[in-house]
Amino acid sequence: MALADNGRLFGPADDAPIALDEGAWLLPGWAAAEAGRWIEGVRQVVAQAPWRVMHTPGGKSMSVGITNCGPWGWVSDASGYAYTATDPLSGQPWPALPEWFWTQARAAAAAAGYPGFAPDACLINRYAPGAKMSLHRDQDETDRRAPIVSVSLGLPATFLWGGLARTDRARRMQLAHGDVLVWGGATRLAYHGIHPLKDGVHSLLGSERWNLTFRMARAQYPQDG
Ligand SMILES: O=C(O)CCC(=O)C(=O)O
Ligand SMILES: [Fe+2]
Repeated sequence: MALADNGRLFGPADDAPIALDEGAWLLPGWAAAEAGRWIEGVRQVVAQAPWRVMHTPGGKSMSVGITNCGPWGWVSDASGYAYTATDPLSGQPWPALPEWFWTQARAAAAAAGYPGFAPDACLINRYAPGAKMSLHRDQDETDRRAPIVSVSLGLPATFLWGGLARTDRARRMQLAHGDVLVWGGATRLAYHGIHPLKDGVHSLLGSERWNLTFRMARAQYPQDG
């Protein structure tokens, strides 16, 4: 590394993607500058499709609050996991995917080397202190060539990044407010999860963490804008 004229170190820009694994990239703080727009978008979704508790096929209640927007929403109940076009609570279509979400998720995917990402599903999770997500992989989507784009807001969390086998040792990393994670390709089906959220207070979301995952649930990848 050397100092440039402006005193900055040469090397990756602050917002350059960091390789996490093959096909998996962290975009540190990528969504932080416009967090207000992200939060406003989530509030609009929640006004139409409120947070709810879902149950695993095994009958346990999940500790996160869940909602969705976009053409397809992810749901879990006693009969299994599925993408549905309507919100089972209201019988109405899931709220539209805010255009801001769509363009940002698409741009984040492109920044991580996945041009042509056109999400048709956005799952939104709300974590309160103690809430967690057990090790799992996102495998209910039709075209696994498309990556997953995950946006973190609010309180920081410890993210578990495992391998392609459930028994592979999982690495731990911190996900902070505004961080965006993109994974696809060789690690599209990697196991991942979230440790129980530590108590804390975030200036924008109080004692909550929100996570949005954008997926191509039924659409084929890639797609033109
Ligand atoms: O909250 C997170 O960062 C991960 C969420 C996740 O893995 C999921 O919703 O499938
Ligand atoms: Fe996941």
